[in-house]
Amino acid sequence: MAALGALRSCWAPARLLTGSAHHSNRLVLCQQTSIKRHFSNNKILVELDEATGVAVMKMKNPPVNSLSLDFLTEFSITLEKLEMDRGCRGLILTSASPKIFSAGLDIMEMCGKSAEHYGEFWRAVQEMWLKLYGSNMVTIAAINGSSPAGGCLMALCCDYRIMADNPKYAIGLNETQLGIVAPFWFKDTMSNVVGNRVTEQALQLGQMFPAPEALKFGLVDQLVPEEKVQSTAASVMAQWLTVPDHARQITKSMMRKQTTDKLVNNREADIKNFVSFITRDSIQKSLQVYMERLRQRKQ
Ligand SMILES: CC/C=C\C/C=C\CCCC/C=C/C(=O)SCCNC(=O)CCNC(=O)[C@H](O)C(C)(C)COP(=O)(O)OP(=O)(O)OC[C@H]1O[C@@H](n2cnc3c(N)ncnc32)[C@H](O)[C@@H]1OP(=O)(O)O
Repeated sequence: MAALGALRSCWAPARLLTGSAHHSNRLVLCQQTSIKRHFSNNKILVELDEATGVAVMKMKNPPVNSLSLDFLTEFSITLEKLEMDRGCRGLILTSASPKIFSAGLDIMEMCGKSAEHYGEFWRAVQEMWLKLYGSNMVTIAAINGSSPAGGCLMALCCDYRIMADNPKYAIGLNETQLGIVAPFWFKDTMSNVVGNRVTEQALQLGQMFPAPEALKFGLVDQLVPEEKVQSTAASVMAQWLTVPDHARQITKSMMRKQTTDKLVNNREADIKNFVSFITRDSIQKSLQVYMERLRQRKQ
């Protein structure tokens, strides 16, 4: 899928070469009046800078940016729009409200609902992952807060991760702490970043890594002061965008295709598996207990 996309998107370097006069005119214009396009809805704010070809996507689903069915649907639609946009080469993913990048999947979507709902929800989770992990754009996670489970997955899907240097913020796949299990494609995504040994231990323990630990284990690439997360993401992006798109995209696809194909070829079975797992009484009970613990912690 990504390979086809990569070939389809080989236009970028050619456009830069053949259209250089036009491009540099446009750059001059942009230096004077930076042209920014907005694609916002009520859950996601996007600002696409036409001069740089970089979109900043801010998740805005208070209070904790949980990944509800509605949010995931909006997310995938927005990502698809940017993917199809020839003017967009890079994506910076971040949170509109610092302190929480994303609390992961919305637990309420997995509690007390019908099997049909669980199926629809899980398909939306798969879709988000396929689109983000398989993106042809350069993707950078600007992690400006805590990022458990599905939030960590989103960050791991990106090509590069910059996290706010604050030990109060933690990131990790903590599913076992909820009495649930990270599916094989969550596991593969993490393993592709930090390796099998770290993943095996972290997943069994449902470990959340405070920012300094996350850097030590390679879960994130860089820690910077909180106020510099966005600007660092922009400068790292500028470096990545110096590489010709077609070469980088084909390389990315070559590295990720085996992982994405595993889900693409097993999507229905994976949904069935999720539905049969999540509808078990024991799992429903675990999730309820976990939500209760969260509420009590707050009190
Ligand atoms: C064999 C296997 C086969 C198939 C696999 C099958 C199934 C399993 C796969 C499932 C994969 C799951 C992935 C996930 O992402 S699960 C979600 C995990 N997320 C968490 O554990 C995060 C929990 N939250 C927190 O730790 C904190 O809330 C957080 C994010 C650090 C913020 O802390 P704080 O600022 O103090 O805010 P509060 O805790 O007070 O929370 C505010 C408010 O939000 C509610 N909330 C928090 N997180 C979630 C969430 N993920 N979903 C829904 N709601 C959430 C919280 O309860 C509070 O609500 P209230 O009404 O009390 O205000």
